Amino acid sequence: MNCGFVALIGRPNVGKSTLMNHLLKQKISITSRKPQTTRHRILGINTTDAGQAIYMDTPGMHNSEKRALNRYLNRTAETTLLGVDVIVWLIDGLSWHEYDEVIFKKLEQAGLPVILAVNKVDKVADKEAILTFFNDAQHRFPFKHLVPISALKRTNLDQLEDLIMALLPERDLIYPEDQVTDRSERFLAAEIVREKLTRRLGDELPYALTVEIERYEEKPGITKIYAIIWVERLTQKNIVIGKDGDMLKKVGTDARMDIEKLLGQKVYLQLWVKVKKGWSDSERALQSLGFND
Ligand SMILES: Nc1nc2c(ncn2[C@@H]2O[C@H](COP(=O)(O)OP(=O)(O)OP(=O)(O)O)[C@@H](O)[C@H]2O)c(=O)[nH]1
Repeated sequence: MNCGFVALIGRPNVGKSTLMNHLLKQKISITSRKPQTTRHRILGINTTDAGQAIYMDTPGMHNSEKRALNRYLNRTAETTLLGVDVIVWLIDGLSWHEYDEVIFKKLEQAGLPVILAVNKVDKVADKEAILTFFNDAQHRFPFKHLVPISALKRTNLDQLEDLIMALLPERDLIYPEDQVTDRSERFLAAEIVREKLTRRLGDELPYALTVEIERYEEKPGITKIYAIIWVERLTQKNIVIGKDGDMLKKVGTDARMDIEKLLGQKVYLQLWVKVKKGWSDSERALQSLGFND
């Protein structure tokens, strides 16, 4: 059997989480139109007859290190390359960005097989342009494979999966074949709440927002979840709660329905919004909220 670790890298918003969820045929990573939705490293495990691919979904790599939160995101993205067997570099659009030069350097240093996957090809009308772009890419770096995909429409995902599996080393399975992620249901529940907030609030969403599960009780037939949504300012708290508590109610319903699907049973979900000043600017505050893995 082939088995190993696959790093999914790429700029924020290129579709890493969408791709991972579809490769795993399960929702374990949150997605949104707003960049930098992914904050934590999550392992996604895909076992097929051909072997086991263990994906690491990483926060997009950033060139701005202004805030503590961004520093944390960058560190996570970089350490992900240690110990991996294959890199999948996901990009969208048929052009290079300034920051891609940094990625090329990192790839050269890593000395690992790299697949370049161009995502969102459903939006590309001129298919010939893809070939021209691939030709240019091959001149810049010895990619093992170049694959046009649409993570959203599931175009070419089987082909991508086969190419990844074939590049993994021969090795016994690392995880049991029915395991899909290394994260707890508790963690995934917090991620789902954050996703729904991102979806409902869009650009209004306070960037410095985090969700903490305060209590998680598994009872016969129902799971009770008590979560705190931490924001930085009172004005943000008001946005999250909405007029007459409307926004929070909608977010709660959306999240509860998704968590029920994930757990396969009824869920009681209680959300509280609390203010903690300047947390994204202080490493210590980040750590106290669990951002220290
Ligand atoms: N048209 C189109 N949109 C896509 C495709 N894949 C992803 N998207 C959209 O792109 C946006 C970003 O997708 P994500 O999967 O959250 O991106 P990400 O790379 O994980 O983003 P970060 O969490 O910021 O690192 C979402 O609105 C997706 O629906 C695709 O193949 N085609």
